[in-house]
Amino acid sequence: MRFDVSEHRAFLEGLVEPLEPLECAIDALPYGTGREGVPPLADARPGAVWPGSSAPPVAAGSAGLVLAREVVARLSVPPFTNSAMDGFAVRHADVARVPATLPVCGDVAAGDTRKRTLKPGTAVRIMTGAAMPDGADTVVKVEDTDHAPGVSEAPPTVTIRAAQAPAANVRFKGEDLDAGAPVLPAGVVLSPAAVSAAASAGCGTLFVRPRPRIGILTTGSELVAPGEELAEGRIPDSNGALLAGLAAQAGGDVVARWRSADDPEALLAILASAPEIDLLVTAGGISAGAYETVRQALSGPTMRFHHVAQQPGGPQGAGVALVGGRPVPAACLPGNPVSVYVSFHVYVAGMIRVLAGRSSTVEPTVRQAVAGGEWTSPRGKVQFIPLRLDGGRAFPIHELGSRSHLVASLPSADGLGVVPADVERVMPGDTLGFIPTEGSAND
Ligand SMILES: Nc1nc2c(c(=O)[nH]1)N[C@H]1C(S)=C(S)[C@@H](COP(=O)(O)OP(=O)(O)OC[C@H]3O[C@@H](n4cnc5c(N)ncnc54)[C@H](O)[C@@H]3O)O[C@H]1N2
Ligand code: MOO
Repeated sequence: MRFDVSEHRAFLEGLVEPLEPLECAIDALPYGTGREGVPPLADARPGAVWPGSSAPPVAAGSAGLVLAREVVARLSVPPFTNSAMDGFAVRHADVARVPATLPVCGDVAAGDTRKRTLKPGTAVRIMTGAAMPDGADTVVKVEDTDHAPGVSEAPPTVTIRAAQAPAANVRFKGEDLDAGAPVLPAGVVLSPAAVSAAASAGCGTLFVRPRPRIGILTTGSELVAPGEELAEGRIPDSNGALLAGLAAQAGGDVVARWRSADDPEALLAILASAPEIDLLVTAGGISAGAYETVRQALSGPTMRFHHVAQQPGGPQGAGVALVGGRPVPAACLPGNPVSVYVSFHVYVAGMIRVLAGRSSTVEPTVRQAVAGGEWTSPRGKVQFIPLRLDGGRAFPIHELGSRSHLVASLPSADGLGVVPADVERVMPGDTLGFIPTEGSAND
């Protein structure tokens, strides 16, 4: 029995839902790879103990995570009224006429928590970010005085040379945000700026949807590791690298990669000892051959393998597989590399976004493109053809058109053209659906 693309997608959609939120610490880890000292994400689950702190660090990989609970300001921003300049805190009334010379009765640095009070007719030396003394209402920057900028002792007196506006160079408590005000709504995708806003508003932790943990399994006795010597009949495993990169780009965390020969028992042994994952993606071993390893190993009431009316990527499998003894949503893609590329963008990227809380459906983003070339499409199947954009028009990346083994041409694709099942020939000027294949993690 043959399914259409939307039926297959609806089945996949039924397999996934947003992951349970996790409380993460906003700590001092750098953004980026997070290689230093960051334990494997397998530990970052509800109830897990993160070494050395009560909550796992969020900063290392928080960009792109979805906030699961609204953030409300616990502190005002700024949290206290402070100076915007290095200079002298004064009463404006005392410097209304310039030049004005005042005795300097104190020195306050950023971080100084002692309570200061300014006596009328005096000045307190003050640094950027230091709390305003009670009684002071204006800051005169050091350049507007007779005192030299730079590291030095506070002078006994200061002469203010330039006229000052009332409240000049003062940053008032709460002028950015009041305590109790909303900072970030639930559902927002965390940017570095969003995390820093939450930190400045007094939050130490955030509730986020964790990055989905993905296991990738490529199958085929013909496969060898990239770069390995090839005997005739063997090929490099390019799907493993392709899927790992695409999964990471779509916001997943690839925690396991396996390559299995065409041996269902070996495949089941690999899955039996797998770490905890949220999604299994396999490639190959599902169509009509004599050695369909994935289908043989995983077939059962919770999985289905069928043909979808699409090209490439016709054979598809989906369901729930036992991985490490746990039921895990599984997308089993056909082995041809362009079919993997297509199936990932049409189905798997959406599953990852649903798990991560970024989307409520597995549908890909479909824009429009205008064909620049002419090509054929199979009757009765939706064609997903890798296209490159040139001068506002879309062209097949290879003169052979939509052929599922043309992996070496894939880097020039900007997206997938979507040709409806009832269209057999695309002509220059035709408008068609277009699924962007770059930056799909960010849409
Ligand atoms: N008699 C039929 N034969 C085939 C049909 C069919 O309907 N009837 N469908 C064809 C289509 S369409 C596809 S797609 C493939 C899907 O088959 P499988 O999913 O079982 O994939 P494999 O046979 O394992 O591999 C297909 C192809 O891709 C190469 N491959 C596999 N894995 C990798 C990898 N990790 N890296 C690079 N290349 C890989 C493999 O060597 C094969 O050339 O079936 C058609 N046949
Ligand atoms: O459906 Mo297969 O994926 O055309 O090559």
